[in-house]
Amino acid sequence: MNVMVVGGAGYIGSHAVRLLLDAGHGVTVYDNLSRGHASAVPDGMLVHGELSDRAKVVATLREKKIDAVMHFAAFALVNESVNDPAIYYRNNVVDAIELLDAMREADVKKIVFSSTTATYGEPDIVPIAETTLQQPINPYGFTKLVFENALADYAKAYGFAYAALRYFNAAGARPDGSIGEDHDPESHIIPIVLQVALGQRDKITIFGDDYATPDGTCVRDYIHVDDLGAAHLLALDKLESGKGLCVNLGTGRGTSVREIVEACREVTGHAIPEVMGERREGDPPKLIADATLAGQLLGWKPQYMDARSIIETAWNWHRNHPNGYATKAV
Ligand SMILES: NC(=O)c1ccc[n+]([C@@H]2O[C@H](COP(=O)([O-])OP(=O)(O)OC[C@H]3O[C@@H](n4cnc5c(N)ncnc54)[C@H](O)[C@@H]3O)[C@@H](O)[C@H]2O)c1
Ligand SMILES: O=c1ccn([C@@H]2O[C@H](COP(=O)(O)OP(=O)(O)O[C@H]3O[C@H](CO)[C@H](O)[C@H](O)[C@H]3O)[C@@H](O)[C@H]2O)c(=O)[nH]1
Repeated sequence: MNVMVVGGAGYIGSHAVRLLLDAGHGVTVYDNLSRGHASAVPDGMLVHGELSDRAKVVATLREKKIDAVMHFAAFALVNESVNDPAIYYRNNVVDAIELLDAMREADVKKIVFSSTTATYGEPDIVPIAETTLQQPINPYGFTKLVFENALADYAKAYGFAYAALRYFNAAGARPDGSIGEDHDPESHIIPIVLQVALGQRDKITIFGDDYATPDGTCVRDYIHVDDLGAAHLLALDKLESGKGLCVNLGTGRGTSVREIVEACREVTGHAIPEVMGERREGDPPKLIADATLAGQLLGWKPQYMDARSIIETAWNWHRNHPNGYATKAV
């Protein structure tokens, strides 16, 4: 297939691009580089454009004879969404709907969308299955849920075929170390802890150890970025006109913040000083996926089942690219 990867210069999208190429698909990356990196995109594949530029999206879909779209482009920082919801509703909803309408215009109706655990909010029952009520607790989660709803309506009314893949905590890097995570500012725990190991930060602050979890720190389900990419490829093959496929993507295993810090010490051989801080507002104590449905519907099985093996791939990227895409491999 010819696939347009919207947001393919970003962290997760750039990994999906490599897997699409490995599988023999044609790839066009469409990205405005607001939060991505041109050097994360293979030569000659980047179209620099805005989601909101309908004419450019339509022209790209037609020129490149696109069969399906993978939509990764969004703002994805919970805190930022609380402080400035306007840019979230604009980018993740209003501009993203422009993408759907450009697809209608160009008669491309297959789409795989990056959704998130944040659409569930703070569910009482963990592991979280897809039957859990989606009740987001922040604007970021709401914008993602609105777009899921739009996809369901576009499927019914216009014959779109879609998958909404609800990622848990994306982590790790392509094992060959060629691409990885480079966000500015960085808010995710694993790259932050690895920056301590690199000497770029003096310590890691753990956001609270008084949660009702085994060691008091928050528990998350870390899923390797290539396992996410693999699910996208499987979903491409299962898209059916008029229908939606909504599944969780996680390992089904929880890892606490303390366990992440300890695993980073083991992987890097660095001491990694830690201090205990206040709880971060809006952090649910425990988020673990029930990803049974993704196994059943997609035949998906994550390859990286423990945080340590995920961290090893992240460390391979960070130690060779201490300043992310700003530095060449050493
Ligand atoms: N990182 C996670 O743990 C996580 C978890 C769940 C869901 N997600 C979702 O996965 C997707 C990718 O996340 P990521 O961590 O790779 O983010 P990222 O910021 O690294 O990548 C997003 C890319 O989209 C591009 N983009 C944003 N707005 C655009 C616009 N209006 N027009 C064109 N391009 C635009 C950015 O330049 C960037 O390259 C997002 O939709 C996010 O909500 C991420
Ligand atoms: O310096 C830090 C950074 C994070 N944490 C803790 O580490 C855990 C993981 O935090 P991340 O910021 O790495 O990830 P989140 O679970 O907050 O967020 C992830 O899951 C969300 C859904 O819940 C969204 O999808 C979001 O995009 C995605 O990054 C949390 O308990 C957080 O409190 C720390 O203790 N110290």
